[in-house]
Amino acid sequence: MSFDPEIYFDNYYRNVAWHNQEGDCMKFFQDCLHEAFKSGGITGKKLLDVGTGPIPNNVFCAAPWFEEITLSDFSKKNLDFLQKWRDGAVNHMGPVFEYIMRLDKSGSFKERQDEIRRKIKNIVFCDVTEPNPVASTSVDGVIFDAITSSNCLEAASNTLDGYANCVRNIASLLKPGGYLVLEGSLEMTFYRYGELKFQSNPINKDQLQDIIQNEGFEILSLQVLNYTPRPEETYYTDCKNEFAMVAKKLN
Ligand SMILES: C[S@@+](CC[C@H](N)C(=O)[O-])C[C@H]1O[C@@H](n2cnc3c(N)ncnc32)[C@H](O)[C@@H]1O
Repeated sequence: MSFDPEIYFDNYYRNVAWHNQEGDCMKFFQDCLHEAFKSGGITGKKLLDVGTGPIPNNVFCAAPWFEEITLSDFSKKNLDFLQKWRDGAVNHMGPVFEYIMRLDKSGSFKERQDEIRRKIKNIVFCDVTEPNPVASTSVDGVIFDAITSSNCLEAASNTLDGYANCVRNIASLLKPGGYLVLEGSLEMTFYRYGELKFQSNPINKDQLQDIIQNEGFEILSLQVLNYTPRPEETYYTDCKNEFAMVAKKLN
């Protein structure tokens, strides 16, 4: 089913008043990203975000620590939307980004947005189900110092083997000793935005840990938010828990 960047952006990022509130999944994701990157321990030259969607939210906290950023997605519409954002034709002001900047306490939203636009060197097609997810793009053969990804692998796979396959595929783009900062939903079978409904792989915490370790990572931190969707959200998701993980590729 085709992804609609504008509706996704509105539903999850632009017009959602509760996203900064205690217990909300978006606040949890941003708090964990801030925590992961604030010390500068996760740093390097090249950063890849996998399954970016229409929003480069994952790289807001990471950007100061990397020289070059690559965004990637399966959907051409999302890639086009990201390109428009990089070119300044779309602006991502909204409660989520105001919140991130309040957490970071360094510089203004505009300065950070300009920094990210400057550092983005590539916006490329990516298919995490394939052994080389970025084959035939400008970053084919590039090995990254760190990879971020949120809410993508459970959207891209149906089974545990499928999820493991996705982890293996993106791990092949990461240098030994490099960091994977992975966020997503647990035990969720679907999510919706607008009228569009998408399947989701209902992986649980233990299964996730097993897969990440079996695929050659050491898990440095794994935080889980027990999440009960608000009554007005149950149409949109049956998610039970959200997770945020930092893992290090062993070799
Ligand atoms: C729920 S959205 C998440 C977007 C964004 N990362 C976020 O957290 O808001 C899932 C994203 O995964 C992308 N996706 C789905 N299947 C994929 C695949 N096989 N390879 C790469 N990206 C994929 C979709 O196009 C979509 O942008």
